Amino acid sequence: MQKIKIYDTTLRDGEQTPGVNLNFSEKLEIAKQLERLNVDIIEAGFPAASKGDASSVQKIAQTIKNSTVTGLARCVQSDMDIAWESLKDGVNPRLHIFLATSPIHREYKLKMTKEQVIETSVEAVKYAAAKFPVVQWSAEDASRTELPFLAEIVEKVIQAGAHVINIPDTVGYGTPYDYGQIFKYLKENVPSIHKVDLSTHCHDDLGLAVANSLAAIENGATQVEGTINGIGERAGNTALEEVALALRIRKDYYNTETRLHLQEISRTSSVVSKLTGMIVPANKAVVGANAFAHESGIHQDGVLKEKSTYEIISPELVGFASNNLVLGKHSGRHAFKNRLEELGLVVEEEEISELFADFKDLADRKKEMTDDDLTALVLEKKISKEDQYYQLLSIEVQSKGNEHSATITLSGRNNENITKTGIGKGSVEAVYNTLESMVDENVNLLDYRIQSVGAGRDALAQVFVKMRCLEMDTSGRGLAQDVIEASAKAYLNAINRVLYIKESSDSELVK
Ligand SMILES: CC(=O)SCCNC(=O)CCNC(=O)[C@H](O)C(C)(C)COP(=O)(O)OP(=O)(O)OC[C@H]1O[C@@H](n2cnc3c(N)ncnc32)[C@H](O)[C@@H]1OP(=O)(O)O
Ligand SMILES: CC(C)C(=O)C(=O)O
Ligand SMILES: [Mg+2]
Repeated sequence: MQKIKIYDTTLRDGEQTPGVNLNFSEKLEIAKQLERLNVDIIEAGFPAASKGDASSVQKIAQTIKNSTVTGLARCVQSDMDIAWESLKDGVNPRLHIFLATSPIHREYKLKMTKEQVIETSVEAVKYAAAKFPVVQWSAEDASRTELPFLAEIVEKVIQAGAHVINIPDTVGYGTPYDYGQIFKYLKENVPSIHKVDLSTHCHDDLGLAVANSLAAIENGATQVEGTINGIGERAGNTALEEVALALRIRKDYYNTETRLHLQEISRTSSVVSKLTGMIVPANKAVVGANAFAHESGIHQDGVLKEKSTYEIISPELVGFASNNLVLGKHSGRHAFKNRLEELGLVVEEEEISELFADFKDLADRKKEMTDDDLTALVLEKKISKEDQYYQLLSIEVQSKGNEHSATITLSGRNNENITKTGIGKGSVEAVYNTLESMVDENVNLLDYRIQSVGAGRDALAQVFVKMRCLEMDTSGRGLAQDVIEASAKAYLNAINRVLYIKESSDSELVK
């Protein structure tokens, strides 16, 4: 049976999603969850993009042991040097370099001839292969490239030392048939193709990313790239969980296998959604809230008689297993710790007491604590540690008709307590006006979204905001049982991130 390698680029191409801006702790948390999912390769970032990117790729490479960590670089020596510094401490350091090959990109973007694109790629692969044990080369916009030229350059970069050749459908232009034919053509026309892994990397502009990736696999790809929940630039990337399930459920057809721990899929999806703020639509395949729900009478009748009538994936296969142990305010430390372990939420011993106190506090107000609540609680606690300039101490909102006022106490940047009152046309506006006057920065709110974690009237509220502050676009996330408190926390989280980036921009992050 053909083995298919799973290459996750949630932290690189996924982070190119407009408005998604992960801090280091969030990236590390996602990387650890991808390792639990057992992906073969984690593309952790683009080290040359910024010091922060270089630093987080470096720390992820140093931490992750069971997946290979890679990073992206242009065919530019300084990009590759920075990537080497970030990746050299990882297990089997691997570099991903790319250069566009299509006529449109050659003429308008790179302003290079075919010969220059070949020469630049070959030189870059040689330079990279002298440092890295594994080098992947990508032909950006491959699906709009003349096939004979694509075959020619692929042969030359293999001879220069590339171990993996990626054929991206960068702008989501391909259709399953013609994208699949590119792989067939390369298999038949590149003499050294048997020496490398052929990789597929698709975008979803026409909603065909998963279908195209599967067509590539049918035609010889042995590595598939994508992101969790399909997040990414524009319409996003191939949703890896969908490809993985298609390969598993239709093993009879594809005759392939991956090393993924499929039962980690729902948790991975939830972690990525919570940390990026990219909400998973209810009807999303494999991980949507309705993916296993049956509404109509005839379907329900069928499922009651025999599940396989309408269910081709069992929820347990992707980790939606129901748990018999209900956690609530009467639960003890052992059950709490045990559940965290079952959920794969790795928490240091010294953090348990603090988390358990938060759990009890919340459980006092909520009837039942769901797995989603626990995941949100733990992520919130772990992630919020990185950048704590302003902290919310108390908040009180009063409303009289159309007049709303908020009185807020914060712990400030020097641990001093600040209290202020402000007004607004709605309660959230009153809170945000008050906070703006307290943090002393000009803040432009660009987006505000609210989502409930779990169901029921006592569900937790998660608020995502995007704002512009100190000439930077930033995002923030807040979790609380009360929507006003969650809104205030999201605002402060965004402000704290900007201050963190600003204050660390002068310091040398990669040593
Ligand atoms: C399809 C993809 O997803 S590709 C990855 C996209 N991701 C990103 O771009 C995120 C990270 N990027 C960045 O932080 C920045 O773009 C940087 C640091 C890499 C470069 O920044 P800048 O030096 O300011 O250049 P800028 O981004 O404006 O332009 C890109 C330059 O790289 C060139 N370039 C583009 N791709 C490549 C490549 N693969 N190899 C070599 N040069 C390239 C462009 O032609 C342009 O060159 P020019 O300045 O001579 O016209
Ligand atoms: C860098 C490459 C692989 C890419 O993301 C694309 O072409 O979509
Ligand atoms: Mg891409």
